[in-house]
Amino acid sequence: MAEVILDGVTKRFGETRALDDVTMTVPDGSFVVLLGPTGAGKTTTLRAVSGLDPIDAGSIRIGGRDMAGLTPAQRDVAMVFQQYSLYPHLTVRENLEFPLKSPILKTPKDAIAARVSEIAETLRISHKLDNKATQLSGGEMQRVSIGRALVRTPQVFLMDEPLSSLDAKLRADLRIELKRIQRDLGATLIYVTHDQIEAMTMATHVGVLDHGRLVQFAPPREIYEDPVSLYAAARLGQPRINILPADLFEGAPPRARHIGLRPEQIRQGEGSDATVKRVERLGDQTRLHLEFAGHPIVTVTDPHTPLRGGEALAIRPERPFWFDADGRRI
Ligand SMILES: Nc1ncnc2c1ncn2[C@@H]1O[C@H](COP(=O)(O)OP(=O)(O)OP(=O)(O)O)[C@@H](O)[C@H]1O
Repeated sequence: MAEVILDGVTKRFGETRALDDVTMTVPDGSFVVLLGPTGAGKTTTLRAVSGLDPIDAGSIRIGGRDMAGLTPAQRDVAMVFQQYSLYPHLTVRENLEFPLKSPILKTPKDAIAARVSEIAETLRISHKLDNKATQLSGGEMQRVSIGRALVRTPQVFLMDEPLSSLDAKLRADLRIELKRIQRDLGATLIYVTHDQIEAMTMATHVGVLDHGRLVQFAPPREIYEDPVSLYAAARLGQPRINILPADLFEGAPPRARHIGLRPEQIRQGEGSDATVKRVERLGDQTRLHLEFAGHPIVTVTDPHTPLRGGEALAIRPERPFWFDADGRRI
């Protein structure tokens, strides 16, 4: 597996700068998750690294080699996209064998069979190995697509929301499996998702993209606990970070325009009164919807809380984030 280095990568589509001077080092063996709202440049980053789209400026190196002008095959990357791309006339087994049967690889037959059955087991599609790809459900097809990437050991895996079409249970299981496979292989993986849980649990590093610019690149915990901006802070955390005018509370530093409060930054039972609007029991989390000086605040509380709508609850910020008028962290 290999390190991937993007240096000043820019990609334009007409007037749009899909990637704007992106510099990022993806360490060998890391699991990098790209986060950002739709249009931020996540897919464009994967396509640029894969060689599917040429870049307009900058350079991309994989394993120390400049990738300029090289095709996806020459770059030795394996890709999984949101839309499964299987050979419909082949069986699941043949689809999984296909990447290993490349004449360049010269993989022995029994090694291919062993690898295919191992991957099929992991992705729980062993019972479908002799089915045609067209006879599968959407979730099964997606698992085969992931399997087709995983049978190989490329320099880098590139995955674009590979679990998004799966149901919640399978997604939770495969999240753990994918992470395990990545760790066992020591694979370098660049992964796009909108799912925060995937980002928090699988990533060694998160890259936050905003209109084609990389605004923060750090371990997920660091982005959560030490975000550089309001935008980066809002990418992680459920419920979302509360952003309120800075002057609602005491202690705002001079240039502060906004205060950012995650649930653990809101001390309950001290400070000034908020009104409980609603107690929302989600099973694994109990959320409190509050109103404070006319502003809504969402936080979490004890599942056995006696609080009810209409009651008062004192709250006080505890080590909050402060942001200036441009959304930069102070
Ligand atoms: N082939 C294309 N032609 C024109 N514009 C494009 C093309 N591909 C991407 N773009 C534009 O580049 C920007 C970045 O798109 P990209 O698909 O990388 O975003 P994304 O972060 O992956 O979004 P999503 O979460 O919706 O997949 C967007 O403004 C998009 O409209």
